[in-house]
Amino acid sequence: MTDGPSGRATRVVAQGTFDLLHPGHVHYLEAAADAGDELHVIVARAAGVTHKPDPVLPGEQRRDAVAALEAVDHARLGHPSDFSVPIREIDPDVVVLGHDQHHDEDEIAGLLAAWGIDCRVERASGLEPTGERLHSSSDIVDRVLARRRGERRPSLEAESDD
Ligand SMILES: Cc1cc2nc3c(=O)[nH]c(=O)nc-3n(C[C@H](O)[C@H](O)[C@H](O)COP(=O)(O)O)c2cc1C
Ligand SMILES: Nc1ncnc2c1ncn2[C@@H]1O[C@H](COP(=O)(O)OP(=O)(O)OP(=O)(O)O)[C@@H](O)[C@H]1O
Repeated sequence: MTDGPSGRATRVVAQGTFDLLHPGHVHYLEAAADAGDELHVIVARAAGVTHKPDPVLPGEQRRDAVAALEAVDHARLGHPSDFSVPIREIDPDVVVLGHDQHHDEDEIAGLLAAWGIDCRVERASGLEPTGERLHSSSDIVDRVLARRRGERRPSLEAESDD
């Protein structure tokens, strides 16, 4: 798919905190990768994550884990204060927002236009967990805390062994 300018590979941007990787992240990044030829992921710096508790893991570790995923071509830590910096460097053709991200598509489209970036904005679907699975970094943290406080785990028989 090379519908970028002058036939170059179509560049897609995905972004997020990616604190404790889980299948929901993989679902999002695979959906973003399907929107073009090259998937560039911007990993949020902790200083910019003000809408929820600080990530547990350092940014470099979160970036490296994302970079290891097959769907991801490039992963970088975002700019500490100016979101236009990585966007101008990547010059994306598509920005894919996550299913629950607090960014408004029109707001992001307006920012991209103001930055002189010709780019469409899409939103990925969510991956709902089943059974004991967790598809939220915060939920994973909460379960760890509960288990460490001695909360008993469901009987082993209740857990599927697949
Ligand atoms: C187009 C775009 C560019 C962004 N660039 C940066 C950046 O350069 N640095 C940064 O720390 N966060 C950046 N972010 C914001 C983080 O990714 C943001 O904290 C993230 O959207 C939080 O989402 P989450 O709650 O799903 O992790 C950017 C977000 C968008 C939509
Ligand atoms: N279950 C999921 N299904 C699809 N996309 C998801 C899912 N969970 C997270 N994402 C997407 O992954 C990106 C990174 O999200 P983030 O790092 O906030 O993970 P999170 O698990 O939602 O964290 P938290 O639970 O702390 O909010 C975002 O675009 C988000 O929409």
